[in-house]
Amino acid sequence: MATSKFFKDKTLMITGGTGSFGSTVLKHFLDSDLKEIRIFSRDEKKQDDMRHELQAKHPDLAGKVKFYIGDVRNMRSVQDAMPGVDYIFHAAALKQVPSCEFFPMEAVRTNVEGTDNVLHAAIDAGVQRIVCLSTDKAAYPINAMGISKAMMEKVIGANARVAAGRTTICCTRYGNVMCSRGSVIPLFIDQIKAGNPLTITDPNMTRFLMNLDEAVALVMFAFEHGEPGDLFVQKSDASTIGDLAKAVQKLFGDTGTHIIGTRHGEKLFETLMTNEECMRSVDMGDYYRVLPDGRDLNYDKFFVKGQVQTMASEAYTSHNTRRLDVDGTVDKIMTTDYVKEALADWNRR
Ligand SMILES: O=c1ccn([C@@H]2O[C@H](COP(=O)(O)OP(=O)(O)O[C@H]3O[C@H](CO)[C@@H](O)[C@H](O)[C@H]3O)[C@@H](O)[C@H]2O)c(=O)[nH]1
Repeated sequence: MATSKFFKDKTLMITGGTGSFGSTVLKHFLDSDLKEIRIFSRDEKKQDDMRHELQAKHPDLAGKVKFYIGDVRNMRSVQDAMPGVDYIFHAAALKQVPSCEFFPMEAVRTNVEGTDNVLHAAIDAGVQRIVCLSTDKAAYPINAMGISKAMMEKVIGANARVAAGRTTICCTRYGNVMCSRGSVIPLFIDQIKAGNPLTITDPNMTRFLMNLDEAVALVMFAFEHGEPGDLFVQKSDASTIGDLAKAVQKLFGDTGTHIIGTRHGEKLFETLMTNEECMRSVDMGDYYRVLPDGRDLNYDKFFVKGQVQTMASEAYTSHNTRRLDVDGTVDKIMTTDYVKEALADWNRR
């Protein structure tokens, strides 16, 4: 049983709780000594599916999970879900790069305004700790999804400052979570199963690779160690998309490849910590903690005191982190239940 010293008899709310992250949190913490896990999300069908699965698999614990329909864009629905909540993992987001690129204001409404709603309602309701989920695409952002998440991080920083001492608000930044909904590994597997070539954008593109268990572990690390305004990242390995495709082919078979070119808003590589953040980071073993910029608006005094710092020479990116080769990538993707189950299924055919 996974647990935390903070959990006993507490209520944890997960916004966007029916997604892959929420399901993994349940996998780890359903049998912890949390009193209640509250799932807040928009889609009644996904909630109903989750409810039925819980009742079938864990009839004795299913009652601990409560479902709230609502939308982070709608303050009233967020406020209605708050009474009695001690902790929040804020995962609700629009996260697909291409769709946010075409509908940027939708990303603003959910990722920026929605986060501000959650934080204000939580502070008003006396919630003790909140961990928000962000993405590497928020660092030096170039696409609407990343820009909205960068603004979300600013909103988190501002609320964290205001609420310090009452509500502890911090943030985590993820790399690519392998096999999350709509991501490339399930797509590659489906393409091979259909006998089609893999559609590769650019074989030299790199991405940080994390599995869902690591994503939950990062949030738990932030939950247990976070001070107001902290940002946590996990030290992560990366692979090129070319090697990722070869790794999937090594497991499922080779149906060839087809280069389709970079999609809207994509970067060649991702950044988990900018140069500026590297300057403010503390090495915590498997993680880095980026401290908030603690200065106020009165800049003069910092210069007078001589605390002017130069930039770090490098950011922490998927191009300069440890690079997995094809076999290393095979091992990495085999840490996901999705690939293990898809492979077992494929080998039974
Ligand atoms: O047909 C395809 C689709 C994707 N890719 C590449 O595969 C990589 C991963 O793509 P994908 O799984 O779609 O993830 P990203 O576009 O990198 O973004 C994902 O990963 C982010 C974390 O960085 C999350 O925040 C986003 O929600 C999620 O969409 C990228 O280099 C793509 O160019 C291909 O080569 N062929």
